[in-house]
Amino acid sequence: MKRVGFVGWRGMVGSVLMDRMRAEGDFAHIPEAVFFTTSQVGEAGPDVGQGARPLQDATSLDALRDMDLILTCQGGDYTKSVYPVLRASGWDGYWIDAASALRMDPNATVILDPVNRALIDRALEQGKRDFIGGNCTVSLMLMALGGLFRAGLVEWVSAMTYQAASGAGAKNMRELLAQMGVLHEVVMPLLQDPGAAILEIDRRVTEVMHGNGFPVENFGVPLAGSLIPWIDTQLPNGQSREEWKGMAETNKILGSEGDAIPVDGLCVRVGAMRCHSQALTIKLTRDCSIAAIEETIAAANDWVRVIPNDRERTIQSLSPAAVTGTLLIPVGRLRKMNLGERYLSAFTVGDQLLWGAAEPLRRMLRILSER
Ligand SMILES: NC(=O)C1=CN([C@@H]2O[C@H](COP(=O)(O)OP(=O)(O)OC[C@H]3O[C@@H](n4cnc5c(N)ncnc54)[C@H](OP(=O)(O)O)[C@@H]3O)[C@@H](O)[C@H]2O)C=CC1
Ligand SMILES: N[C@@H](CC(=O)OP(=O)(O)O)C(=O)O
Repeated sequence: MKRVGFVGWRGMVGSVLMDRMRAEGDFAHIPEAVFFTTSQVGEAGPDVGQGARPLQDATSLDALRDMDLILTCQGGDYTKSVYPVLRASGWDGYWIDAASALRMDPNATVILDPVNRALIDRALEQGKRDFIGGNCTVSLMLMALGGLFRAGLVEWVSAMTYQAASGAGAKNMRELLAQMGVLHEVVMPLLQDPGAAILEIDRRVTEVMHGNGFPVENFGVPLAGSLIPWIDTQLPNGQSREEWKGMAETNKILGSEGDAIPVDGLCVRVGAMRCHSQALTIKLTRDCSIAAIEETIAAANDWVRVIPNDRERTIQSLSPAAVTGTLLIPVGRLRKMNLGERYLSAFTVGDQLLWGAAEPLRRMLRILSER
């Protein structure tokens, strides 16, 4: 594998990927890294140790066809417009993609190697060429609970999510902060007066949140001081597409044979910046002690951390504020529920730009560059 083309490398997911690749010395394993753009053709590309060369046109089939591997974080519209034509032209390089567009294609492998390395290796042996990153919520859930799935302990899972603004994009992260700023500004004088009535503060906050000037261009409604119980598009069965991905992608990543493991829940956007959290109800296939469950979860990969079900440890370690910017996947609130001995509760948090987006792609590229 000589030439690797990067598309979408300067976006939010792409920038996280570039940072991680630099930190892990990945570019040393790539003989020639070529950077593409849809809007800055000819401008200087990044220097990753091979000199800064002009950016190539990401819509030029001739330029793309020169690549042995293309890694894209540009988004689904780009994938849909370029990938089919490129393949139809006979290009048979590797395609690694962050977007959801190709995930359910029978020829595509959804990549999360700490969980499904065997499936990835099998796909490579079969000559498969398309390796697609999973949905952030699904990947983070599987990084957390992979041990239980592998041990055959999961009969079904219900995931209630608390998803960060970053999942909706960079503009949405900015809008969340702008909303927070407006809310703070309107009550700042009252906050400085310890005697000010809290109900008056609340009244002003509510008034500005409902007012015409409140910045909601991207979310459509307030997120700061509120939440949005719908993520992605609406499906005819009443699920959101984000909720649909839970079962479809979990089973594809696990390579489930026979009956799929049911996964369902409600996906909710909250005012966190870049960490998704999930409250999980898991029906176990058999009764199992909490100690054995903790051991199984903790042994699954190098990044998962079991947080004891203790108040102080939980609030210190099991939150977006504690996890942001790290690869750690804490799992806590592990206990048997009143529902019965086979019903387990769990709570997990993960950085959706790292394990939820960039890291599985980076690791797939490394797997391929070391072959
Ligand atoms: N956000 C997320 O959490 C996740 C996203 N994904 C996938 O990744 C795709 C890309 O997401 P994301 O990284 O959030 O998208 P961004 O909007 O941050 O970046 C996408 C592209 O926008 C162009 N762009 C235009 N203006 C700017 C600017 N000022 N700064 C940086 N880039 C700019 C760049 O392309 P160019 O250089 O060609 O102009 C860039 O590659 C998504 O569509 C989705 O398919 C997957 C998992 C999670
Ligand atoms: N839908 C996710 C982010 C995302 O990009 O998901 P996907 O890769 O499945 O389109 C969220 O909003 O939090």
